[in-house]
Amino acid sequence: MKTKTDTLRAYARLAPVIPVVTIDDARASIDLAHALLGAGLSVIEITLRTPQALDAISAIAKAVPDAVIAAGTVLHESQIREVVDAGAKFIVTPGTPVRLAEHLREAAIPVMPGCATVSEAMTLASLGFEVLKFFPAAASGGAAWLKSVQGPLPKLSFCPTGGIDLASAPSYLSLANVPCVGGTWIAPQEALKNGDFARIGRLAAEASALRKAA
Ligand SMILES: O=C[C@H](O)COP(=O)(O)O
Ligand SMILES: CC(=O)C(=O)O
Repeated sequence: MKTKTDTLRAYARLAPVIPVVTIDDARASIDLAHALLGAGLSVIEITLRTPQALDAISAIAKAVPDAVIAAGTVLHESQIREVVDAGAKFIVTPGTPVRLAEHLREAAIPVMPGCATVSEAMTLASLGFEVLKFFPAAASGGAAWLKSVQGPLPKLSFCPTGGIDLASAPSYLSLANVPCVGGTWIAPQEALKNGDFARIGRLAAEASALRKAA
């Protein structure tokens, strides 16, 4: 039987980059999803940092069913039910206190919990999580950290996010324990505000052209 971890591993391999987006106007979300998917980025993380985030998740889930929407910045157990009801396909956290992790373990959808240290990664592994967010990646050791943990933590894979851009993404994607990276550079707030989806499409196409090393 396919587990939530299997499903999450498959999502993490769909595209080399997961755009991390904070939405101020849910009406823009469908154009945004079309721009990203049109360029080949089918996984989109919408952060729960604005009141419009749940509406944006729900709008994309209904109008663009091929998009794999992650709900990011899930900080409280009460948000788990909300994002599942909105149609999110998986959950992302920036960091993961054990109490939250215990609730996330029971979620109806897969979870990519955030960690920034080896001990946090080990705690999450002991709770059954194998695909983790490494956040904030650049500030916490970057690609060198991920390379160092391959030996001691061979079962774990990571989606590094935080301080990554088009230029630095290849150094992460070249690692065997990194199926994808996350970042905000693909959908800048200014482009979203101005409805400049052509620019977002171009940035997404560049990101999509990045390749995982075989
Ligand atoms: O909000 C932070 C995101 O998770 C990563 O942001 P960034 O790609 O701009 O560093
Ligand atoms: C950092 C991130 O991806 C989050 O806020 O969930």
